[in-house]
Amino acid sequence: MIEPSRLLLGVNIDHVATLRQARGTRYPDTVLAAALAEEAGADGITVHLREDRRHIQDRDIYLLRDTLQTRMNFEMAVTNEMISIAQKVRPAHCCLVPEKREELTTEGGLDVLSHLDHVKAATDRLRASEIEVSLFIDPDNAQIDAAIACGAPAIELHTGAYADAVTAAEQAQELQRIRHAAAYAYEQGLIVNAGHGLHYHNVEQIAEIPHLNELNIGHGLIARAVFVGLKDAVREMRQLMMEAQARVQTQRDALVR
Ligand SMILES: CC(=O)[C@@H](O)[C@H](O)COP(=O)(O)O
Ligand SMILES: NCC(=O)COP(=O)(O)O
Repeated sequence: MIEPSRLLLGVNIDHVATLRQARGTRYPDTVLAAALAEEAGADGITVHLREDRRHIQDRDIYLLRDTLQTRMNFEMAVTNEMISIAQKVRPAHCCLVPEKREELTTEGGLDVLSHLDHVKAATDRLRASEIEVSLFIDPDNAQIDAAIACGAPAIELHTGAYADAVTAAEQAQELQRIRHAAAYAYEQGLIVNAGHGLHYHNVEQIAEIPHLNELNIGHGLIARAVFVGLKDAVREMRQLMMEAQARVQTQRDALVR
């Protein structure tokens, strides 16, 4: 597996749509949000078309398909409806995620192990449309093995438990789980992404983890944009990620000397 030259940033713009849907207006516009994020250095745009359409709408997906300068990471539940939409849109990436109608946000990873045949069939259908499939899973080796059995080339490790940890000890434990899972998945040849609940005060420790390809960040970043504007919010996030990676590189160099 080729080591990525830098950690990529996927900007999740669901929360721009959340604000729009709160009033049923035409603004704020997801196309403009994506363009500004890209101009500020986003490597990709993530959108989650939830089954209940609480934020991103079908129209957003088609407009973004025609306007993105980078690439779309289309997050979706493992349903026939979503697979059909993905086959029409043909985004660069599809990330299969679990979904519950009543949840506030995605509460955990997809249980690939318990639904192997179902997830594999969806993965096969999407891959046949030349879409790179990623599975949004908890940092757990059994789930990683199941993702491999599905033929998914990529995973996204759910960082929500790390982000929600209350004590420093809990957070350190969750960080260790993610670190171990990332190393294991990378050794197995997977592309390893991570995300959920990341913000300006917890991203650096995640960005220091070796072998990660991309972080997908939405809520924390869009919340910051309310105060500093979307472009600065993206730049600040990129800067934190780059500094974290540079620190790790300096430590590695010092060990070699
Ligand atoms: C799958 C995932 O982690 C993101 O898409 C996140 O879920 C977006 O925010 P909502 O959970 O509010 O849809
Ligand atoms: N897959 C995670 C994602 O896209 C962003 O999640 P969040 O930062 O909005 O929690």
